Amino acid sequence: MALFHVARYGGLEEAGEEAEADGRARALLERLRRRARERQLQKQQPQQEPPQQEPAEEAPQTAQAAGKRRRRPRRTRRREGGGTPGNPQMLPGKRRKTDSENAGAESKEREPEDESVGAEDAGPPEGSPEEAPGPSAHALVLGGFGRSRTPKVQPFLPVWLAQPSCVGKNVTEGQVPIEDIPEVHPDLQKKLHAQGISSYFPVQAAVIPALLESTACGFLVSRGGYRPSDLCVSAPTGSGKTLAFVIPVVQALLHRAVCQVRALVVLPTKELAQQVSKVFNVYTDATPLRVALVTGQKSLAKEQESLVQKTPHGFRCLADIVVATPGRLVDHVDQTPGFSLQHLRFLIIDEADRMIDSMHQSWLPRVMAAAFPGEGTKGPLALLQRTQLQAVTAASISCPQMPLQKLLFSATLTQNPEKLQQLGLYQPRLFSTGSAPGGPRDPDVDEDRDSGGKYTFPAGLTHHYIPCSLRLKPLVILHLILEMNFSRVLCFTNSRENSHRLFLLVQAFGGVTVAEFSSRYGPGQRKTILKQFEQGKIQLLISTDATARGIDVQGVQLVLNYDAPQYLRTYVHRVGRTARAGKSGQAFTLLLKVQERRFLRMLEEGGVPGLERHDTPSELLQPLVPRYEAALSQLERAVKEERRQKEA
Ligand SMILES: Nc1ncnc2c1ncn2[C@@H]1O[C@H](COP(=O)(O)OP(=O)(O)OP(=O)(O)O)[C@@H](O)[C@H]1O
Repeated sequence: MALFHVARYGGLEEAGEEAEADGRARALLERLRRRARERQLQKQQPQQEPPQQEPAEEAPQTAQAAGKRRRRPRRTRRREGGGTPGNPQMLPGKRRKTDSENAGAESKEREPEDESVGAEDAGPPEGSPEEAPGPSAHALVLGGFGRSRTPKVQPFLPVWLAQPSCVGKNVTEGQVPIEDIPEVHPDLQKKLHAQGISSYFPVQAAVIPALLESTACGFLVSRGGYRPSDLCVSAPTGSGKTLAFVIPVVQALLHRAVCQVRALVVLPTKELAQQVSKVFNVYTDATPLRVALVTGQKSLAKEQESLVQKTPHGFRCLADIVVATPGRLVDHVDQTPGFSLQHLRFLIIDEADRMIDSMHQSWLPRVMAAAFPGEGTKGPLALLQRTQLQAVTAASISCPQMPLQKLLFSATLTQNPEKLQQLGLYQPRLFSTGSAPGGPRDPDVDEDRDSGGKYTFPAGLTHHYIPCSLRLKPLVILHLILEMNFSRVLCFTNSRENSHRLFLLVQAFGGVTVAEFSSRYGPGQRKTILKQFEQGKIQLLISTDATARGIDVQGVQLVLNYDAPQYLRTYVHRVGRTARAGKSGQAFTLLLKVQERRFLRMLEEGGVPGLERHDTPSELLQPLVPRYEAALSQLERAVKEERRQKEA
C-alpha cells in the first residue's frame, strides 16, 4: 500500500492526503498483524502452548509444532538479508540451496501447515513481506512466498485420443468372416480368399468399413457432404494394419476414370515401402490401377518413367498409388516434371510415430504444398481450387472439393497431442487396441512414453530376459540358437559394428547359417538377404534396427535382443517380428547387470505381459567353450584383416 503511494506522483497539494493515507495504511497493517497474532495463538492453544510466547523462542512440544517453529525464523532471517546466525560465512546462494534441499522433506511433513498459509493468502491484502517486523506475523500473514504444495497438473487428452474406437487386441479372437462385410467389392473378396484369408482381423473389421464409409459418395465429399475425418490406427505388430488400408483404398479407386496420383503411402524405409507396394500389387492386379514404388532403389530417371509420361499435350500420370520413402518423394516433388499430387485423396502415413520423428525433413509441408498448389489463386478460378483445412464456414463448404484424408498407422502410435498436431489432422478418429488410452502418460518424461502409457503386444508372444555378463553374451546367443534350433531367428544389436562382429563370430563358430543385415550393404544386397531369410536359406539373421519395424517375414519363431533396446518403442517393434498374424513366438533379451533395473522397469511401465527370467547355468555353456574360443581367435584375425584392408 505504502509502496503504491510512494511510486505515484502526488504533487505538493497531495502531501497532506498522502500522510493521512499513510497513517491509515499503517493502522490497517497494525490491525492485520494483531489479528494474525490472535489467529496464531488460537491455533497454538489446542497444543497447550503458552499463548504469550513468540514461536521462535518456544520449546517444541510436538514434532509437528517443532517443525513449524524451526522453519519460520529461518525464512524471516533470509528475507532480512542477514547472514545465517549459526553460520555467518555462508553465502546467500548456499543458504538458498540448503533450504531447497530441505524442501522435499518439508513439503511432505508440512502439508497441513502449507494449506493454512494458502488459506491466509486468500484473505484481504496484507502488505509486503519486507515490512513485517515479527517472525510470527510475517510467517502467517504477510508475503505468501512460502512453499505450498501445488496440485499436480493432470495431463489432458483431447476427446478423440481419450475415447478411441476400441479394437480387439487378439487377432485370433474376434475375427470377422469376409462375407460379413458386404461393402467390400466382390472382386476384392475373391482376392482375399485367393490369398488364404477367410476372415478379417479385428483391426481390419473396424477400419475397413469406416474408410469405405468415408468414400461412399465417391471422391468429392464424404457422406452428407462433409469432409471425412482423418483416421489414426494403433494396433499391435502383426495385427494386419496393412490390409486395413490397402483394401479400402483400392476399392475407392477402382472406378476412377483418369489415372492420377490418388493415394500416397509414406514409409520410413525402402524395405518397408517395397513390402507395402507388393501388397498393393496383389490387390490391384487385374484392375486398371497402377502402383509405383519410389524409394531410391532405382535411379531417379527410372522412377520418373514409372510416374509420368511426356505427351504432345503435356504429361500423363502413370501411377494411381505411389508408395514412397520421404526423401525420395520430395526429390520427385521437386524434380519430376508433371508429377502432381493435386488429385491426392489419401495420404497414408505408415509407422506414423517414426514418420512424425522425421518431420524435421519437412516432407509433409512439401507434400501438402504439392497437394494444394493453387492456394492463394485469385479470380473465378479460385472457386475451383481445393483448399487446406480451415474453419468450416458456409463459403468453405459451398463448393465441393475433393478432400485429402490422412490415415495414420502404427503399433506404437504417439498419443502426444503436440506431436500429432504437426500432422494437421482434421476431426481425427482413433482406432486403438490400447487398454488404457488415456492412462498414465507424461509426454515430457521420455520419448517413449507418449503412447498413452501401455502398448499392446501380440497375444502369442512370450517375453524372457537373460541376465548375462558382457563376456558371455555371444556364447549365450549361440547356446540359445543351438538349443532351440528354430529355422528362422532374428537377432538385434544396437550398432552395425556389433552386428558385423557377432556375424563373424557365429560364422566362425559354424553349425548355423547366418547373415547380417545393416547399412553396410546396399539396397540390392539387403533385398537378397531378406529374400533368402524368407525362403529359409538363412537360419539366423543378425540385424540392426533396420529390420525392427514393419518387416513381415513369415515363420520367425524367435527374436533375440543381443543388445537390449534403449526405448520401449524399439522393443515393441523388434519383438513384433515374431508372433505375427495370431501365431506364437518368443523374445529373449540379454541384460547386463547395469541394464537390468532400468530395462525391467521400462517393460513393466510399458505393460509387457508375463516377462520371465531365464538363467543359463554355466554347465550348459561349458561344452561350447572350446569351439567358441577357436571362433574368437578366428574373429580376431578377421577383424585385423578387415582393418588392414581398410587402411590399404
Ligand atoms: N485377415 C487376415 N488373415 C490372415 N492373415 C492376415 C490377415 N491380415 C493380414 N494377415 C497377415 O498378417 C501378417 C501381418 O500383417 P501386417 O504386416 O499388415 O501387420 P502390421 O499390423 O502392419 O504389423 P507391423 O506393425 O509390424 O507393421 C501378414 O503376413 C499378412 O499377410
